[in-house]
Amino acid sequence: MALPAASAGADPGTAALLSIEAISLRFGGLKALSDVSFHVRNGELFSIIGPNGAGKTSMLNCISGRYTPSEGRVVFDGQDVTRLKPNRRAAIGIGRTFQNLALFSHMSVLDNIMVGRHHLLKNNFLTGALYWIGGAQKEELEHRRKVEEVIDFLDIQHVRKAAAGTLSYGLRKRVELARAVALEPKLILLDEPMAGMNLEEKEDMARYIVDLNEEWGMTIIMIEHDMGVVMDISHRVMVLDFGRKLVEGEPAEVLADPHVRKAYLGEDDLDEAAPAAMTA
Ligand SMILES: Nc1ncnc2c1ncn2[C@@H]1O[C@H](COP(=O)(O)OP(=O)(O)OP(=O)(O)O)[C@@H](O)[C@H]1O
Repeated sequence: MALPAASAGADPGTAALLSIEAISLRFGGLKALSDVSFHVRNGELFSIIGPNGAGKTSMLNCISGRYTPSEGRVVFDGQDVTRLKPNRRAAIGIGRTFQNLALFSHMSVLDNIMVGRHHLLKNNFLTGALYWIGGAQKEELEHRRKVEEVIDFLDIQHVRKAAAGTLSYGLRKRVELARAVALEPKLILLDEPMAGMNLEEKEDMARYIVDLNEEWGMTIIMIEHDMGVVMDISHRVMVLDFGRKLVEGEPAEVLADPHVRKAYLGEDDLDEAAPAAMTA
C-alpha cells in the first residue's frame, strides 16, 4: 500500500511530552501490565503493537485516565497525572478515539463534533467567565470556526448534516477522529483507527493521521494491528507481549528484533520467515 512515510517529513523534538514510568496494572489476579516504561516525544507518531491481550488498550486507558495503574506514574507535559480523572486529562490536552465507535448515532455529524467541544470548554473556568462577560457569541463563532476547519481537513463536508448512524463505517471512524481532533489535544490516542476498514479507507485514514502529525503538529500514540501501516507511518514502535515491554525502537529495528519475530511468528518459523510477513 502506498502510504506517506512520517519519518520523511515530520521532525519530532527530543523533549518528552509523555513519560510512562514503571506502570503495572492488575485486575484481581491478572497482571495486564508489568513494569512498563517509555517516553513519547513532542511531535512524535508512536505506535503500540502486540498480540491480542498484550495490554495495548489497558496502556491507553492508563494514559487517558480510564484506568489508574496499580503502580507507577503517568507524567504528561511535566505534570503527574496518574490520579487525574479522564475529563481533567482531556482538558489539559489528552484526546482519544475508541476501539468501538462512540458516536451519538441520531445526531448530525456537526453536532457530534460540537458536543465534544462544548463539553470540554464548559469545564474551563476562564471560558465560563468569558461567557458571562458577554463573549458568548464570539465564543460560539470560534467553536464553529474550529469545527469547520476540522470538517474540511477530514473531508466530511458532504455529510456534515447527516445523522452519524447513517454513515458507512469508514466515515463514522473519520467523524470520531474529527470529534477528538476538534478538542485540539496536544496528544491524541488512537485505538485501532483502521480496524474493519477496506484498503482504500485504510489508505485515507493513514494519510489523515500523518497530516495530523506533520501539518497540525499533533503528537500521536496509535494502537493498530495492520503491521504494514504501522511500520510505514510510525517514527517509533513499542511492542507489548503479555503485559511486558518486549522492545521499542524505529520500525526497522523493531522488525529485525528476534524477540518480536518470535512473539509474532513462533520460534520455529524464525529461520524461514521474512519480517515483512508479520501480521498481527
Ligand atoms: N476491565 C478489565 N477487567 C478485567 N480484565 C481486563 C480488563 N481490561 C483488560 N483486561 C485484561 O487485561 C489483559 C490485557 O487486555 P487489553 O485489552 O489491554 O489487551 P490488548 O492488547 O488491547 O488486546 P486486543 O488487541 O485484543 O484489543 C487481557 O487479559 C484482558 O482480558
